[in-house]
Amino acid sequence: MPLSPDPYSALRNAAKYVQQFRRKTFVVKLGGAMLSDPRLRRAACEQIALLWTFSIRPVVVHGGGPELDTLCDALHLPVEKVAGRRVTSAPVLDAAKMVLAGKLHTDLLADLQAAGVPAVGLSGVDAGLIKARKRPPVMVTEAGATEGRLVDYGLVGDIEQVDTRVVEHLRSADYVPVIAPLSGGADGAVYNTNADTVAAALAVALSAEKLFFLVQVPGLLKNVSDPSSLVTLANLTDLATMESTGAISGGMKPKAHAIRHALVGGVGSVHLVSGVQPNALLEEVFTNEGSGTMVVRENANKPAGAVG
Ligand SMILES: Nc1ncnc2c1ncn2[C@@H]1O[C@H](COP(=O)(O)OP(=O)(O)O)[C@@H](O)[C@H]1O
Ligand SMILES: CC(=O)N[C@@H](CCC(=O)OP(=O)(O)O)C(=O)O
Repeated sequence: MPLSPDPYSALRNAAKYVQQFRRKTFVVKLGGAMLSDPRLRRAACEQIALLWTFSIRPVVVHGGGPELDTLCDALHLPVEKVAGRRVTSAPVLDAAKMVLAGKLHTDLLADLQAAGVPAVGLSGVDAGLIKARKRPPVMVTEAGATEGRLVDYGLVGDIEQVDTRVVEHLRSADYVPVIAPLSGGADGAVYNTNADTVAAALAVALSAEKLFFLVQVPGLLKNVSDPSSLVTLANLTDLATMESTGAISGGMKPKAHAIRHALVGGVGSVHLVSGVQPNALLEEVFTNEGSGTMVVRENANKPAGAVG
């Protein structure tokens, strides 16, 4: 009699990962593009709830770029991004506070609560969580340009220090911190800091096991206009090659910096996962095949440079 496939093999396999990741910290960054869609936002919250149920300790960081673009348009404020980061004037910073620590933040918290996650919202300003200083004007060479130009990003903060005490307090009382990407400077200044950068800095400061980026695309793509060109596993050399050949552009640029910062800072692995495909985060965590891209510092069983 032929053996029927074991109906419990997927469960057994997932149980292996559940055991491996118990009590481990996962920083999950939710991209602004997927957060604008309430259906996708809820699906992400439900996946985070499941991680929580399995005793994984999530810390959520959210973006909100597209919603901020919409508010800026409505207020007739310019939307200018250079190398994936927003040029932030004083009125644009006010709009950023309204979206990132206001509407979008609150809606996300409500969805997490509805999914059963005891979420508490903070921005990087709370309890001095993210301390930053104003980014000085920097030379940026944009795609297609032969020469760099000096860019003054305005009220954008470069992170100087992360004080995780408030996050640890919340976690020790079993709350899940949800962090908006604003940072605090000296003398009461508030800065706009890219959410990918905040997520990586937090992942390092919390010695996270994994850092996830939920994005609109299936993961890191060899060719951004071809969703089937998914890179399933990459190391830092692969990432550097993709950056230098121009395969990484726009919003993926700050992510590439963030991935490098996290891995060099000791985070075990960084994952780029679809926020559009249902259950992509769970598939990445609990299956051998995963669903998106896993980036590691270096990998033993794959020669550096072999993107695949
Ligand atoms: N090599 C690449 N692989 C995947 N996406 C890329 C790549 N290069 C550029 N991108 C773009 O980067 C976007 C992700 O950055 P961004 O829009 O800032 O994400 P989010 O704000 O949702 O975190 C993708 O949707 C894609 O358009
Ligand atoms: C300085 C800077 O670029 N700040 C970002 C903060 C929000 C963000 O990062 O949102 P996403 O993750 O959706 O891109 C911005 O103003 O858009």
